[in-house]
Amino acid sequence: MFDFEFQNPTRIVFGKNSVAKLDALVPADARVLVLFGGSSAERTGTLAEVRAALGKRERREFGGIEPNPTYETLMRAVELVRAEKLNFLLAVGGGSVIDGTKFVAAAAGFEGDPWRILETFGGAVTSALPFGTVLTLPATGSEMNHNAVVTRASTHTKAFFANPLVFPKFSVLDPTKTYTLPSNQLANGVVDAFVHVVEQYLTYPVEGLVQDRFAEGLLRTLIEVGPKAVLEPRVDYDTRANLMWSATMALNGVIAAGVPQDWATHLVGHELTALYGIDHARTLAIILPAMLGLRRDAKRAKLLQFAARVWDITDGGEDERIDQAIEKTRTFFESLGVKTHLSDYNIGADAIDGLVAKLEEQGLTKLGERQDVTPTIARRVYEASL
Ligand SMILES: NC(=O)c1ccc[n+]([C@@H]2O[C@H](COP(=O)([O-])OP(=O)(O)OC[C@H]3O[C@@H](n4cnc5c(N)ncnc54)[C@H](O)[C@@H]3O)[C@@H](O)[C@H]2O)c1
Repeated sequence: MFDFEFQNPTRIVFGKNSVAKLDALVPADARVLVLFGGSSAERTGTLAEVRAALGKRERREFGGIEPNPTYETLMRAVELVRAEKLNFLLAVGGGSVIDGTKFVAAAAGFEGDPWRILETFGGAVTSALPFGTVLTLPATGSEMNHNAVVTRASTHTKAFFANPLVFPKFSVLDPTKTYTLPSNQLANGVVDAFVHVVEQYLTYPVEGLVQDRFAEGLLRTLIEVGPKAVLEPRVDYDTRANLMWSATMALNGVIAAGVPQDWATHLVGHELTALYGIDHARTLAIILPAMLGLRRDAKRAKLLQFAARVWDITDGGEDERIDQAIEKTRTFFESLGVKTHLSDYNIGADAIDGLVAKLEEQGLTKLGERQDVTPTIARRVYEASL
């Protein structure tokens, strides 16, 4: 196992009616900016609950943060924070609103051009406003990590940053908040969480027995509860609670500690969102099967472990078992209604030059757990995803 330090300071407040606990979580003298996305937070009544819980605190609201939040929109929130001297942020929404709030938190006091935060992958951040979250979509883990992804609309650049200063102070996780999600968003959440685990698990063995079993437990849980959440018309609290907690645990640092990490599928997938607007999770479902198939030699030991322990595949030669595990993964995504080929989105081979150029432009030329996913390999992955 690799050496590691682990600290996650985010307080999780989990359960039914937990939004009311905001009163105890947000400082009484805070000047709060509530950030949210489109109409769903208002329509579902979550914003009304938030307003009631915040009571008489000084409060402003900033709506309209898009899925895949844009720098341009977020900078308007930064201006509002600065102009009104707001000192606490509260994100109400899914990964997009939470990521956007992290950027606003880091940019509010930033001296110089805030795009530097993304250009330095978060290294330039020296302070951040405190913030909490009310999670409405289980998927990204953003509610308990220090990562964020922001898109610059003017250049179609999807960039990420990470910094320990942007861990949420707290996150309110009420599984009943997922009841209003359409099935395609639930499916996105299952796939996103699944691929997060894979990026931290399916690399090469380092005798991280705890991390491996933890990761396999999360994958098996998602395979169990995912179809129930997405396909069954009856809404079941425990299914949603397990989905929500799996998604949080998938990317809060626990399973990443002391093991190699990949993330090539995410970065190669980001360009599909940046250039074609495909939902984040759907880009992962397209890229992952091709990525695993092409990198099977470097990942052989873990792919065989994945086949045996996650999919119960033990018969056949090595490549046969690996093929079956990749196929089972693809079928799992497709069974949730998440397509796994570029052609499903009318994207053809003529798009690949532009996708590879976008990766190169951002300096993303050495990806993966061994930094051997070069633009040439990325090109082959896109080709195998057609
Ligand atoms: N920070 C991280 O670690 C991390 C990890 C993975 C992905 N991401 C980023 O997160 C973003 C995606 O976030 P997401 O998948 O959570 O989706 P999202 O936040 O973009 O939300 C998707 C849609 O669902 C709607 N919605 C949210 N909650 C709802 C509810 N309860 N009922 C009805 N509708 C609801 C939203 O209004 C939105 O239209 C992408 O930009 C992705 O790159 C971040």
